[in-house]
Amino acid sequence: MSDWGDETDVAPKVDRNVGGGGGGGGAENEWGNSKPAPPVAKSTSGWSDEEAEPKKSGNGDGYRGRRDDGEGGGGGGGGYRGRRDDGEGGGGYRGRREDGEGGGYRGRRDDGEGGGGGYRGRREDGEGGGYRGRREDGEGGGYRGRREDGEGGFRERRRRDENDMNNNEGGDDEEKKPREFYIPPEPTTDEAEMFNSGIASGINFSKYDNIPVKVSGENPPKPVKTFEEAKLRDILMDNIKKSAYTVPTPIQKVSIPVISAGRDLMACAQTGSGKTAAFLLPILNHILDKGYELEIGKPQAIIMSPTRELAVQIFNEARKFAHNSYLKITIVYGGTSVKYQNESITKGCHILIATPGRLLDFVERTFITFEDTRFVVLDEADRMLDMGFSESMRKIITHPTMRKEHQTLMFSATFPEEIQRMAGEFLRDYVFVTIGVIGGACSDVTQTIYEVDKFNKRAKLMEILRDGADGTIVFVETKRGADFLASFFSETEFPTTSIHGDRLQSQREQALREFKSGKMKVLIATSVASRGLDIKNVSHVINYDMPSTIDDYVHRIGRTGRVGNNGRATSFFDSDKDRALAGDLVKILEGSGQEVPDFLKSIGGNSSYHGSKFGGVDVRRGPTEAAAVENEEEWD
Ligand SMILES: Nc1ncnc2c1ncn2[C@@H]1O[C@H](COP(=O)(O)OP(=O)(O)OP(=O)(O)O)[C@@H](O)[C@H]1O
Repeated sequence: MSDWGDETDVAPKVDRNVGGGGGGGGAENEWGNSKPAPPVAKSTSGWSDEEAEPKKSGNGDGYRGRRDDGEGGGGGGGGYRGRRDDGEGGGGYRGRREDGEGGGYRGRRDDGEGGGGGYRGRREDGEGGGYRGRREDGEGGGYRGRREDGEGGFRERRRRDENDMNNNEGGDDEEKKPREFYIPPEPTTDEAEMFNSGIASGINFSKYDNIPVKVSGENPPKPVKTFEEAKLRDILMDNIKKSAYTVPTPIQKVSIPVISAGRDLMACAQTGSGKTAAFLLPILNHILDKGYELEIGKPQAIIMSPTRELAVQIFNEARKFAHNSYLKITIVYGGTSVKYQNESITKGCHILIATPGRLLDFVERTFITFEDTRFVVLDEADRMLDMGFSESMRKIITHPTMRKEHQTLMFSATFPEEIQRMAGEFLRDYVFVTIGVIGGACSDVTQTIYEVDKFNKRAKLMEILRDGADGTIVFVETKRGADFLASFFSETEFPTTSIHGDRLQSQREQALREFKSGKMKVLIATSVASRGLDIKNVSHVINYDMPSTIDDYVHRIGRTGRVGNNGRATSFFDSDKDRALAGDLVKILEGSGQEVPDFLKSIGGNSSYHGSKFGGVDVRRGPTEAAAVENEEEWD
């Protein structure tokens, strides 16, 4: 599962920006088979210059022309791009031939044989948007072109999807997916861009004051009312002002003094209510205050997130608040070049943002240790502690190198009681805070539920998009479903892109960029995008497929209606399939002042759903309610 394997790096140097083609392909290992260099400071520039070939910046989504079938490709191995716009050979995009025969993306030739290039190449461009080339018309023939292995295309792919689902370990999951040596774009140094990343607070911002706040635990520090009262350092106050934050949100009012007082914290507050700054500001303040010496490979704060894109977002937020200070912030996350990330780590960092799988890779290689770690943050903590990630979390939090005196901070909008209980094992004398109802939906989102069966969903979606498509996220259940729908809508008047776990990291990030910029009006997403993402122009969230848990529903619709803005969510409820969710959905709708449709009321009473519960108890006091946490489609 690691990028660090011991294969020999046989990848021949090819001009990756010119052609696909070629034989068996490069090995995946970026390190070669020798042990990587120990963590010493190097003068390489961490973000940009590691690989020889230039990075092409993209202007499209990356789907068009994608030759997944290996046709048109010269040579055996294929190579990533497949998309040979120049017509010179080149293999299929992925082909995903792991056996090295034919057009595979990875071309993983462990034997070192095989002709040319193999993928790689960090192609972010995808020149041209849309999914052309992969027709999914649903009317015979389905999914032409998506021959990923030359053996049966769609059906084979479907088997793999199911397999992925069943075997979901929740880790970075890189082994099952196509890989690339992706080097992300450098983070911006432009102040205006940096401070313009957040969503401006909306007309309902002042209503935050009316939300009930519950704080429990021994002697919890008193909340602050203003940022000034929090006695943050000037540099942070400047950056808070530049971010146009005037008053702290309720979760910030409580968390900043709790964290500053050295306490552990379990915090639950609704989506889009400023949890990121609630942990970042006091951590940055503490580290600046104390001025601890920086040691390479020994971060002073570790912040973990379940998805790569969320990690990147937190990284950017941390950079924003630390702007003009000496603090070094670094990120490590799956789907990107390990070698490159190692180079940034070897320069040392005060704060490290990470996805768990990649962090563990570095920890197991002893490139990162926790001797100096004073803060361990689990963002989306309930997700981080459920089945897929709990083992990784345990390894990290209880790692033998972990500094004894550290604070553990957990944040989420949802926190099922059984997860709270597990979380409690990692916390000491913690303060428990809830803003509103645990797991409640944000009441600034107007929720509409339609009863739609699977045969009518696409027409209904089309009808809705025709009324206004700008800034719409459409959630579907599976990666395959996301591909289908993106393929279909790309051929309509709605510029559409997609994000899901089978896409290359470069494509995922490009999809987000293009959606954020408005170039793509519609983003088709799996649950990988349901948590944490803070995107300005999301006006409408559509659950084309209902999620399997009510908590996921709450996170998904929380991509809109953030920080006091109004938002809209529409869900297609298929009574054949989604019955189990009805009871909790009714509760969520009622709890957030929404209309409950009659059809749902009639089903709701009979719900047998026993997923995560929402309520407002600190489990140290409340009753025990064990409930199974459902496995989800994919995470990193
Ligand atoms: N005090 C504040 N004043 C104005 N805007 C704020 C304030 N705090 C945070 N924001 C903005 O609110 C938006 C949402 O914040 P954030 O992403 O931290 O929410 P969250 O609670 O973590 O949401 P989620 O549960 O979806 O992860 C961001 O754009 C952030 O810049």
